[in-house]
Amino acid sequence: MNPALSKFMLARTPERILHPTPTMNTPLPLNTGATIPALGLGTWQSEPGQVKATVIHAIESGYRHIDCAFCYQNEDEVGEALKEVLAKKVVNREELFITTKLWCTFHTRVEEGLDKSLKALGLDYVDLFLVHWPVPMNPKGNHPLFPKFPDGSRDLDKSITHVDTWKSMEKLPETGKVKAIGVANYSVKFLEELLPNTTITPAVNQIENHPYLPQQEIVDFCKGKGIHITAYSPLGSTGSPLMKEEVVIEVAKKHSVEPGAVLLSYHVARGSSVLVKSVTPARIESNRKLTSLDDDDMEKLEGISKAKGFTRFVYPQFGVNLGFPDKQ
Ligand SMILES: NC(=O)C1=CN([C@@H]2O[C@H](COP(=O)(O)OP(=O)(O)OC[C@H]3O[C@@H](n4cnc5c(N)ncnc54)[C@H](OP(=O)(O)O)[C@@H]3O)[C@@H](O)[C@H]2O)C=CC1
Ligand SMILES: O=C[C@H](O)[C@@H](O)[C@@H](O)[C@H](O)C(=O)O
Repeated sequence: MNPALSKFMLARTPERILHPTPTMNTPLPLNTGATIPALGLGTWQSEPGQVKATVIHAIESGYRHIDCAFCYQNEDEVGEALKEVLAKKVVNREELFITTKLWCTFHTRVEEGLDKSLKALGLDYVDLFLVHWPVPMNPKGNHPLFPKFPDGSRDLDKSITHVDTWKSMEKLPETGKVKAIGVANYSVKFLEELLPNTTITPAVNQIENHPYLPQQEIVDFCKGKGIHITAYSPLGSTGSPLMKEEVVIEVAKKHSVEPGAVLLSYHVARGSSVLVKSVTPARIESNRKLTSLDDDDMEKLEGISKAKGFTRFVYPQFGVNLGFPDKQ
């Protein structure tokens, strides 16, 4: 076995012992002492008009972890859904794990950004608040979320750094409005800049992750620092291209499960939680079913990017080198 693979297998052994048969709500530990449910429902690109019914259906089907963001522009509808399920006592607030994210135009107004999400969601706290991207954008530009210069490039705020943003994030837990703080889209390079300057280590790094983009260097680095990884775009984002990948279908057949179950369970086998988005009721239901993958399955899934190279589906044009090796 090659040394990189052997390191990877050693790294995921503890989780596989702890969670031999993962389920959607297997609790995975955070460095705060809390836990995060293994599977979360994503809400990016869930159209207004669909989100309320989607979130209600997901929670009624057993989902307890919902991933939101201010920039998804649908948090008010997520809030309507939460209000309804809480009123109907489908769940208690304490049983839910709600994540939201600080948008780039709010890096100089961190608590204000959080308050806007809390108001839209109708909540007095979130379980996890993430810096969405380590790139501050101009809060007074030509658009409240996506300010641009006339040439079409993003209007960045160069007066502060992502480290300054984190210092504001660190003030939030004492307000009671967040149970944990973390980051998203952080490469090892950005974490190495951030970590020496923290009083609170991020609880989570939410990153794009799937067999076309294993990001093993970030997964290993975060594991070493006690930062939990949450994987996003596990099916390859819009149109779910990974569902058609031959190796994924082969592993799914072996376990008599859907390809989706393989793509989602891959992360839990690595000790990560995973977010999957669907607005389709039947898919919301089928995506709940995780399965136990063995070393042979994991080796096959690892082999996909070794054979085909890396594909990153989500890479907004900030005009900044975010430090990801596949983008160097
Ligand atoms: N921090 C960040 O910057 C980012 C965070 N995220 C988070 O992660 C979540 C998930 O990632 P996302 O990029 O949405 O992509 P996913 O990999 O979850 O794929 C979503 C796509 O797959 C389709 N789909 C879902 N389930 C099935 C199924 N069982 N069979 C076939 N197709 C299916 C959906 O269609 P349909 O809805 O029509 O059913 C949609 O087109 C996001 O929604 C968001 O919450 C995502 C990107 C960036
Ligand atoms: O969470 C999802 C993604 O990060 C999304 O928020 C960004 O890609 C955004 O649309 C952008 O263009 O910067």
